[in-house]
Amino acid sequence: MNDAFSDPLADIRREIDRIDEAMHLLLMERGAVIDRLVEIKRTSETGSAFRPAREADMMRRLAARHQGRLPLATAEHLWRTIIATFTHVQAPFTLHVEQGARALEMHDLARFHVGFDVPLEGHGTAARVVEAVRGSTGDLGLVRIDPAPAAAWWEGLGGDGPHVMARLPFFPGPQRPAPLDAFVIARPLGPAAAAEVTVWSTTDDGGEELGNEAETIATVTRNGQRNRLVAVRGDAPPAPDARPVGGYAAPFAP
Ligand SMILES: O=C(O)C(=O)C[C@]1(C(=O)O)C=C[C@@H](O)C=C1
Repeated sequence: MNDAFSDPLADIRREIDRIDEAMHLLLMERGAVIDRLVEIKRTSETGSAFRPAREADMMRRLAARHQGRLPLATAEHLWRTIIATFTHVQAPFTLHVEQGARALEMHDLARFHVGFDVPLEGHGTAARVVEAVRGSTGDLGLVRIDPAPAAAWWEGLGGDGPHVMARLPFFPGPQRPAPLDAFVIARPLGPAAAAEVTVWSTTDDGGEELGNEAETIATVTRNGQRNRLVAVRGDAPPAPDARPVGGYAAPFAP
């Protein structure tokens, strides 16, 4: 029973205000911790604060503890925004986004993952995204996974150039927002890169069989030459001539 002085709605709103204030204070405290992290990490040496293996670990723990009314995708989007913003705070970067056939959805995917503090630059083809990342110090690229693209854009990956660093979505699901399949690419990040799944470029005349474990991500055939982008669990090449072009954390499976 409520007495004349108690208003249940006002009580609940006071509770919401208390929670909002605590969250805001914690986010500001997180910012102060990032200031300390900058000194330890010396991001300027690699040009990028992006740490894909660490992010995968954080997102897995987020999903494992998640419950209740808030959709997991909303929690993911909030944390992606926080993490991308603090990545940008440490070392400013641009996200180069492939905006060919599915430009609007790619824009959604980019904003879902980096929020609005990270500037975006659109490019008509995946190859241009690769070139923009190659020419930068610490920029990232977002390329849609198209199984039959117009060109083998991944030929520009590998060696000292950009590599695949992450695969999206990290939480696949039937009704998730921004559902397009895409790769995040970046210049080499050393041990900060995730490599549970490795990505390879392989060329043949059309007859070569890959092992059962290999996932063919994209194929382009020109003048009798087939060029495939292939992913495998672990680090064994899927074919003798395969060229390594990156790796990523395996998408979350509950
Ligand atoms: O852990 C780090 O190295 C950070 O830079 C911190 C942080 C974060 O905000 O939590 C930011 C960027 C990285 O991609 C991973 C995590």
